[in-house]
Amino acid sequence: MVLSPVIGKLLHKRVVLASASPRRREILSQAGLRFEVVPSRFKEKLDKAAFPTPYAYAIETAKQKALEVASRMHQKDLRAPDVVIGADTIVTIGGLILEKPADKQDAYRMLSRLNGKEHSVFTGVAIIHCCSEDGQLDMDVCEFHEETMVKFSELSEDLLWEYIDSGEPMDKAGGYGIQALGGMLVECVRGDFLNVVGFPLNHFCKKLVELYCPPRREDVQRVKHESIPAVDTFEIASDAAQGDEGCGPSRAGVDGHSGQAPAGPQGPDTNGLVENPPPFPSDLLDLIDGFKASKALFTACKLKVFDVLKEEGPLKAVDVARKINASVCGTGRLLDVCVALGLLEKTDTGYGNTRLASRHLASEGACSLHGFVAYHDEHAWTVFTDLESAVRQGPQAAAGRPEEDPSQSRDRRLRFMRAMHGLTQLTARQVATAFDLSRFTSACDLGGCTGALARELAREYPRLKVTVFDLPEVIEHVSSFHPEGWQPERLHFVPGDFFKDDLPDAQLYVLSRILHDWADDRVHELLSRVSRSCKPGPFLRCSGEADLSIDCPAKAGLQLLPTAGLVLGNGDLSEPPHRRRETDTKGTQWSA
Ligand SMILES: Cc1cn([C@H]2C[C@H](O)[C@@H](COP(=O)(O)OP(=O)(O)OP(=O)(O)O)O2)c(=O)[nH]c1=O
Repeated sequence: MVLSPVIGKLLHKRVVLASASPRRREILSQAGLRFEVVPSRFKEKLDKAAFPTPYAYAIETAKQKALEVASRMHQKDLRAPDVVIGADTIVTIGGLILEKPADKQDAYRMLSRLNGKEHSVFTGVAIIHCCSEDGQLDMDVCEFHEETMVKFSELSEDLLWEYIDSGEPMDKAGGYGIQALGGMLVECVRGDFLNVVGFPLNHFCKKLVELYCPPRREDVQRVKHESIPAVDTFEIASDAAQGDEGCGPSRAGVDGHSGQAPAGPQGPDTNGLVENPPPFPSDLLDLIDGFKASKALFTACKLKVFDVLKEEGPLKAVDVARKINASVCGTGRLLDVCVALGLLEKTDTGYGNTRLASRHLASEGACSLHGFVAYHDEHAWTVFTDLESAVRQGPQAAAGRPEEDPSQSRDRRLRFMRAMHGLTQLTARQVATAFDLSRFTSACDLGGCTGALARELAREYPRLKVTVFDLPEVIEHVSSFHPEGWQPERLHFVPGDFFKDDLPDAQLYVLSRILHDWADDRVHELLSRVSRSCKPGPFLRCSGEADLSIDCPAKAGLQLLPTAGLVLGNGDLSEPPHRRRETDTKGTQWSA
């Protein structure tokens, strides 16, 4: 979830966290921010005595960390990220600044100072907006700090040393980690807990609001007076921020907002009061832009970016470009988009797959959705491009399309089979175990394609014999989806057309991702055929042909749960209570 419109403001920007701190990374990712991590090489050796306050020191260190990353990235790529975030956390007690301990003795000195007392934890944060033009880098810095008070209990020497020996203090300011073992040392906290852990998320979000959604001037209530100029009755947050630590007016250009209020559609009413503005439509903007994210993912899959990085990553953009035979500049941009989408990670050594990408977007592997992505790219994308004419002309228009070249339809079928195989491999276990089917001994998966679901059903239910019934031109290719010599027990394939040929006998029929493809009269026809063929199950409830209403709830259920299967049997399907189950007038059970 993204806390739109706050964190959402950064979604379409290239954001870099200039920090090696795993805590900062976790806090910001959990808030829904998408960013790259480029640890800063700035040496934290500023002269503390030169700063009027401890937090001024923390802010300056945070700023220098972020500036170092921004200018390094600019020099390297001639292109800086849009936003760089730096932070620095310090602990202060009695005017002394404590950073990370140099060794165990140092940690002991720090913890002894904090023992039984209250101290302050400051985190300084710098948000740098970068703009590269004609090789020049312009940077606009916004900085702030947050203070949290932490009180330690009275701790024994033994406990302190035990804690130090755990190794936890070494990479943490003040020599403790409140979020882990160090939490045992702490009696109470006043202020933002996450600030102690390394990043004041709440204050950060407020800063984003100031930067990206400053209240418009006309939204601020005004009092009119005959003789004196209009006066703002409330301080405008963005104006107030200018006096705040360093959020200077130059930031006003960020994201196309000028510091001046844009002229609103409605002027003040006659009393000088103005209606509230409509909420900023960030979800809508995300919807408008959504296709770009899909297409970037499709393109990276098609170019086998995730395969290359799975085998050889991390790699620099130039090496990926060579391997996928594409331009360096184009590849670099595609890789950065994939980073922003959470599909790749970028570090000093180059780009690498996230676990999600290696598992689902590389072309090989039991959980690969590569075929499913390719199908969407090559087929669904085109179909959706024609959505307007489909809506205007209705489904008949699609039926009237010219026959395609048979070799193309073969390729298309294979693509479709790959897509379904990938998706079903991923979902088969959940579908197979959604209902307790252990009482059945025979099942038929209609349109069961490569048998991925049937295989899981046979594996799950040792008494069940499963028949996969699908078109001959589909069955012909099944072997290419399974290891050579694959001969699963209790599973066999029967070629046929479920609208024309006799259906194999079974107590249970499975229709997974089938019904949504057909018009209501065809669905009626198919379900009637199923009902006629269905053998009595172990808990027979009905006899004769069910009244197969076209608007059966099962069909609606399928549309709601597109990855689920429809199981139809003349028996009692006992299933978990949260599953949909509807019974028609004659007792046939419909479950989706
Ligand atoms: C007090 C305290 C600090 N810390 C951590 C937060 C910071 O990571 C670290 C303070 O060191 P910092 O110098 O602020 O950060 P860092 O060196 O970890 O990362 P970088 O300089 O690359 O940004 O101490 C905790 O994790 N828990 C705590 O309770």
